Amino acid sequence: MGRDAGTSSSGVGADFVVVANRLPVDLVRTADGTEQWKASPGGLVTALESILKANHGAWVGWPGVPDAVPEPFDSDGIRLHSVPLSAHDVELYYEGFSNATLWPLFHDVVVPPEYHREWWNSYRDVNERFAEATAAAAAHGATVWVQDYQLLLVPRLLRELRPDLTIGFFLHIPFPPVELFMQLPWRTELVEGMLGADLVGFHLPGGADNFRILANKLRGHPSVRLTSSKTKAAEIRVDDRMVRVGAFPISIDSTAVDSLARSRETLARAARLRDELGSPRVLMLGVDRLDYTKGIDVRLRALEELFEEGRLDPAEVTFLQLATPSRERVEQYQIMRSRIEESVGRINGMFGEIGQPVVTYIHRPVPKSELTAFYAAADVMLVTPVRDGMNLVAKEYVATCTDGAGALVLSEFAGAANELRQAYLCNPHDLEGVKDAIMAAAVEDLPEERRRRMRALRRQVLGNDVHAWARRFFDTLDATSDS
Ligand SMILES: O=P(O)(O)OC[C@H]1O[C@H](O[C@H]2O[C@H](CO)[C@@H](O)[C@H](O)[C@H]2O)[C@H](O)[C@@H](O)[C@@H]1O
Ligand SMILES: Cc1cn([C@@H]2O[C@H](COP(=O)(O)OP(=O)(O)O)[C@@H](O)[C@H]2O)c(=O)[nH]c1=O
Repeated sequence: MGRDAGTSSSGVGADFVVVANRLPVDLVRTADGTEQWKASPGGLVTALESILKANHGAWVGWPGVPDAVPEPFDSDGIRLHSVPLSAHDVELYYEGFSNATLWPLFHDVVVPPEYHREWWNSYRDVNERFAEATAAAAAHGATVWVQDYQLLLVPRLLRELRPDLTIGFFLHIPFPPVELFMQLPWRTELVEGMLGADLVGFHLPGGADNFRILANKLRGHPSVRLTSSKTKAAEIRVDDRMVRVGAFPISIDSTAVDSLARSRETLARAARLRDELGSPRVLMLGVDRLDYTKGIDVRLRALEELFEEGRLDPAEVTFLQLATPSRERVEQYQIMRSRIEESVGRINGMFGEIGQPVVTYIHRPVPKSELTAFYAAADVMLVTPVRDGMNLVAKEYVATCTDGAGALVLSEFAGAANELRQAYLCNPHDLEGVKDAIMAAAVEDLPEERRRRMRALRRQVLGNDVHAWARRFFDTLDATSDS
């Protein structure tokens, strides 16, 4: 990629800067008052961290707790610049506008989005501060890559402050259909904000199309499709500039996951884990942030009915659900957590034995090395979101199935389903369909059929890694800014 750039040759600022709501590490304050840095949650950090480590760039983001103001520091070859947020900012900008307005709206209004002017004012104010911090961190002529829905206004604000920069923007969550986006009272400002970039990237072509239509509908910007382009890109004319839009499905560091999965430690930990879980004939696994979009409730309902109907035998099947705490002060997350924990209790009460629950539920983050052992131990991975931008967990599971065994049950509403066509695909709104997919993956299909599917999935995931994703994005960005 040729963006080797912790600091520029002039020593003032970096030549390559990622801007995201969170830094790749969160500051954690322990009860005894000490502070330590821990890996931040979510797939954005998983993906971007491996790109920045390979390119020595700088990262601008929030340190994860209110009112912390750490000085810039280096972590794993990345220069980290903090944007401090007060408790009030966190409540209005992060929990409010980002995660109770935009998040549900962009995920097909799975829960009703809330529209509050004071949340919007805070969002605008925090986006201004991110733009200023980025302008200060970037060298003259640098490339800046702005990430995700929390920072939709930053591309335009940054262009106003620093017209010398090349600016890319990538949205990690779905971009909604036009009629849903039109609900937003601040729809025009948000589209204009994104159009400040030279290149606007989405996971799927549908998102890029929705955005193009909105740019025309709201601001009268015409666009043309670039039919020759692999990314199905289009160009939008914005005054005297061309903004390119396209689909760039994100991926994982497949080779790194594959080799970690093959290590002796991982294989030994996976074997121990199966023992600890009572050596079930079939171990099913779910790995998610505890988010209402992830369909954890869907898979629990499906399993409960399969046990009730006697199609699955609780003496032979165990389900392990890892659920990282997420956005815990947002009301809809609290509602979802209570429902899930209630149904775990109900299923175990009904079908578990003493010392042998059918569902094991872990509500804390699990480190990557341990997580890889969990993937390696699982016979069937359940990924059933009602809507998801990509879902890197699905790809990580596939990369971990180094022996070609294992089966992936995957919702059609995860971005990953666009590429992982040989998974056991299901519609999470059709419970009978989810149950049938689980039965086929876990019990009914012959091992050879599962292996055939897994071979095709592994070809896809190992052949399209996160480095190829970033290369495609930057090749397109370079072509855009040269034209
Ligand atoms: O920072 P949080 O509020 O704790 O949330 C964690 C991240 O969640 C979302 O991840 C998305 O990005 C993944 C990688 O592209 C994608 O696979 C997944 O489908 C998305 O949900 C969010 O978009 C990130 O901004 C958050 O950091
Ligand atoms: C539960 C859990 C997850 N991880 C890692 O988090 C990301 C999740 O990425 P994905 O795209 O699937 O979804 P979101 O971004 O959260 O919406 C993935 O890389 C997991 O390995 C983790 O490290 N530890 C955990 O406990």
